[in-house]
Amino acid sequence: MNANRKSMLTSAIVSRAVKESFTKLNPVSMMRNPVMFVVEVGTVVVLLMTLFPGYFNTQDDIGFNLTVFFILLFTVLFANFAEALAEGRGKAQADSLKNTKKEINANKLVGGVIKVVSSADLRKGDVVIVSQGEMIPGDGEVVEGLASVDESAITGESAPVIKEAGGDFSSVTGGTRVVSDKIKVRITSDPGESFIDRMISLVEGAKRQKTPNELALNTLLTSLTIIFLIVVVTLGPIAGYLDIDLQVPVLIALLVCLIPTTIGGLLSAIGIAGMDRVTQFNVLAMSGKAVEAAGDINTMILDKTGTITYGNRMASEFVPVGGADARTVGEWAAIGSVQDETPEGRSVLELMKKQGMAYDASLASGAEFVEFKAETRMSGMDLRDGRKVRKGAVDAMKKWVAAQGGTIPEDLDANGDAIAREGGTPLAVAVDNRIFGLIYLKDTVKPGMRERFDQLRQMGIKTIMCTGDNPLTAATIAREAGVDDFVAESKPEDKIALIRREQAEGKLVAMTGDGTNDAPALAQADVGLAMNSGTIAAKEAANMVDLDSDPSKIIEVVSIGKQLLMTRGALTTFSIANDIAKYFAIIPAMFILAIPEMSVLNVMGLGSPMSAILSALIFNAIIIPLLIPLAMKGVAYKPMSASKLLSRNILVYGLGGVIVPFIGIKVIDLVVHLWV
Ligand SMILES: Nc1ncnc2c1ncn2[C@@H]1O[C@H](COP(=O)(O)OP(=O)(O)OP(=O)(O)O)[C@@H](O)[C@H]1O
Ligand SMILES: [K+]
Ligand SMILES: [Mg+2]
Repeated sequence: MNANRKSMLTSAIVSRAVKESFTKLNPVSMMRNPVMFVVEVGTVVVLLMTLFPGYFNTQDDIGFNLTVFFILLFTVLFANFAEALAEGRGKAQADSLKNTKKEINANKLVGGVIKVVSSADLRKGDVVIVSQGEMIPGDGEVVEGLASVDESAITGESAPVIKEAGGDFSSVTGGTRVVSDKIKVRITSDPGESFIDRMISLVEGAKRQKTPNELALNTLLTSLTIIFLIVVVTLGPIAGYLDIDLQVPVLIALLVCLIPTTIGGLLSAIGIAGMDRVTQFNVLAMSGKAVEAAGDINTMILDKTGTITYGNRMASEFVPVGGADARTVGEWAAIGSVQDETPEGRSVLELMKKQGMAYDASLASGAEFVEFKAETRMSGMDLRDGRKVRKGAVDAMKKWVAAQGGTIPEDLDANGDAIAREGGTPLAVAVDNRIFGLIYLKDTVKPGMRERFDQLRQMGIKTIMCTGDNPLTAATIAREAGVDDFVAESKPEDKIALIRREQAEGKLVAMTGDGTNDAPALAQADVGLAMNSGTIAAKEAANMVDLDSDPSKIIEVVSIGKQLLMTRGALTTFSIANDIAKYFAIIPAMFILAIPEMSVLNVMGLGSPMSAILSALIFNAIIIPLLIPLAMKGVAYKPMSASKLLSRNILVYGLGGVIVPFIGIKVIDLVVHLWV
């Protein structure tokens, strides 16, 4: 992971946030947050009354008013600081990304000749040549060649990755560097719309929009604010009618204590910090909505190969059937794999080499390559002499051989099942109508998978493993990994059908994918996590991209989403519960100020009415910065069911929210009373 992406709050980020706390006082930006906007207006009113007491015809205590002004000002500044701090890391990251976005020379192919142009002049559809040591001038797809590419500028991962034409590893990103060989790249994005451009605007939050959840909460907070505003405004005349003199700064202090300033001040910081946690994890979320959807997921669809297992399925043995010998199986498997660039295909040739076996490569020369497809589940070669060599999933191969009038060796199924039962994948090898044997592809379940699926189950999330592999292998791996359910022999279109079925039951579905044929399903899923190594189509369809291309990360992304929703819920509960204690401090104080005989109301035993009001107001202000770490880090999180979580949180943050301010205000009052 990128060093600067991991870095914690630096002093540069903090001092920038301090500065922005003041620039954010601009009422135009403040209005986006109605709760804090009301506090700001109150601050200005108290300031005016302090500066020009004559105009307001009051005999207020100037010292008291000035103190109220400063406490209110700090309340607003603290809220601004929380937001600025949450934005800080993203902004710093955007700055360093902007530095990597230099204009460079590109070797554009124009009518077969290379013309040197500026990268800024490249458009969608242009074709460029990028050689060893050069920077790739824009996002694109490799159309010819193979190269290793250093993508550390965007992924933070220093080990170069292989990019090649065709298949699922063909997409390249502008700003990354070719470290060996040469590729021909077709540019797929216009200036200003590249991956790095999008990444910059994402991490700096330039286009950050409130999520539906945030909007709903904001509406609730605004309604509460309006209600209390009406209450406080009507309190003045009523008091006047009763001949009680309530001073305006005291009423404003009351209003600020009543309205939900704690959550109002921290709300956007919580959302930004949640997005930021995802980014620190090297996952780019296209919107806050995607992160929140991750927190609400009911069903998670996972690939077997590469997600639950390591995915470097390696040929480990040639198993003959029907009286053939292992050498013949190996030879035909190798001839059929000469051009198969999948890990499976390459591993066949490696196994031949390891076993010191040779094959007649001349048979493969001039042959026509039949690429592996998830639909056919086989691959191979059509030789010049007319023979067809194939390897593939056993059931698919049986059908293929039968269609040509061949017979299926009796020991094929038993041998295939034996491999599958061990969790391996058997590939049958055939030439025309004869099956010679099996390739034993070995794969291993990643460590710790069972624990992760247990956690997901505790959160109430159902996991479904979806694989193109045969049912026996699928069952073995599913059992070993501990997923709830599996679908075997699934084709890409089955995945989208599965997602639709779950969604029809009202469930939110998450999935990962990297191939072009995953794109429709990634778009259909509520949370689609595409691999950065994957195709452009997959990355554009998904609402998240994992820069490390680790499909099992979807599990952590869901945890982060859950934590974000929980943090917001917990702090909302805390904030509203909190205000209750402030009524007990401030309302009696107001009445005692007006009618000293009512001092029995002083249940909290606060020093004086003035110090009670100031203490409540001070507590109201400092609780915001005190809760910034919690808002940024997220509340401590244990996987459990939603209902259990809810009751636990109401207990901790609801009850805590009532008790903490009683103690806090009392302690502050002991100090404040020394002066007031
Ligand atoms: N290069 C290949 N040549 C021939 N057959 C292959 C090749 N790769 C895989 N197969 C066969 O095709 C089947 C389907 O492959 P596919 O990639 O669609 O799914 P998978 O990798 O088994 O599972 P997952 O969906 O979890 O990635 C495999 O189970 C295997 O039997
Ligand atoms: K408040
Ligand atoms: Mg696969």
